[in-house]
Amino acid sequence: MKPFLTIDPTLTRPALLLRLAVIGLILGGAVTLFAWRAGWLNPHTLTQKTVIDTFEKVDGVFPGFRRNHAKGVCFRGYFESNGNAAALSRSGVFLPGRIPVLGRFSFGGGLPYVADAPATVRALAVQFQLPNGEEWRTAMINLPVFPVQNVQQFAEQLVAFAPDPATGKPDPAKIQAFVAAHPATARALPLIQQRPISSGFADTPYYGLNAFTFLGKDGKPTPVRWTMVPEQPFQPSPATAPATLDKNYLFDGLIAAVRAAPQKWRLILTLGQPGDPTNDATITWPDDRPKIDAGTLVVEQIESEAVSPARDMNFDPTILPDGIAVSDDPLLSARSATYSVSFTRREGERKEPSAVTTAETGK
Ligand code: HEM
Repeated sequence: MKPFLTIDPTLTRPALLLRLAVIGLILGGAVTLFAWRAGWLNPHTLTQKTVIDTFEKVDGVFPGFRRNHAKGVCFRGYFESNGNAAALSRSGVFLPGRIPVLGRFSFGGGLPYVADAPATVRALAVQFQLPNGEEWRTAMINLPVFPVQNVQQFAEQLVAFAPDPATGKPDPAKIQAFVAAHPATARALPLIQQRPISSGFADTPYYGLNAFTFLGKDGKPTPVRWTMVPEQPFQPSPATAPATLDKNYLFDGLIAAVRAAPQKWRLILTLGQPGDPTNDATITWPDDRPKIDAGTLVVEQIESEAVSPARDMNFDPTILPDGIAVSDDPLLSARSATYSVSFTRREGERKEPSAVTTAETGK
């Protein structure tokens, strides 16, 4: 049998030691690089894993549930494109006609059994299914701007706004310190706090917030942001949840509305102009930017998480069809990376029943 390691007998001892030292250095360097990339050298480095750990520290761990937007209900329906956006994006989504969609309504936060409340962030996630097998996944919320610019600020904000274990409420001093240190948040908060709060999930707009790039047939790029604007007329919400209503009253309202008639939103695209920031979701573009009504999202059927394939789906906003591309917004890659960790953890766990059950949705 051939020996595993042969040593050149003509080598002098110093030359042999030098060769071994070089091999040692190469191996040691590779191990250090690997440890650095894995975050083992500095356990305080912010990674997708530490962001999800922070959610778990703040909200606790609810096996099988999303680490954010944990309370939700799913739906099926379709998107009817009117063809108006076909000149801006070569994606089949915008050719005139109808394609199926799957989606999920949810509340922001990691508490799957939290009681419905008017001011809690409401969200809409949609998967557009194109005839050629491509998908467009988008996850939107009912805030007109995002409170932070990047994932570092997001993680700090999670901690600053976390309930104090002594009082069960966020500590105003910590919030003040966070806002004072982040001027972008200080600018965004009044817009968030002054937003009109609607009576339910069906009469609120949902904003995509991040900028994306539409690519035309000729490859021409256009910066775009989108909003789902409800056809259902706005009804104001009372400031607090009515005491007579149950803890799922907003979800129950949505289920009842869809049972009575399909609920509809217009997909409104806002076109950015040169110089409009595409990397900062805390600011809106000027009001006079052109808007295009690209078609109608129709929610036909509500389904519980127990039966819908949307439960086991990751609404990663970077899953895009040809004709829509990411922008330079740093939130997009951060969202993709953290959603993936949340998804991997929850998919490896035993599922507990959701707050909104099949008995309520009827499906
Ligand atoms: C760095 C910033 C952000 C972080 C760290 C973050 C984190 C997360 C996580 C961990 C999930 C659960 C993913 C899963 O298990 O499937 C999630 C879901 C969601 N996020 Fe974000 N998010 C961020 C920014 C945003 C922004 C800017 C929006 C809105 C424009 C948004 C809207 C949503 C929605 C709607 C869902 C629920 C999707 C579903 O129903 O599955 N997030 N987020």
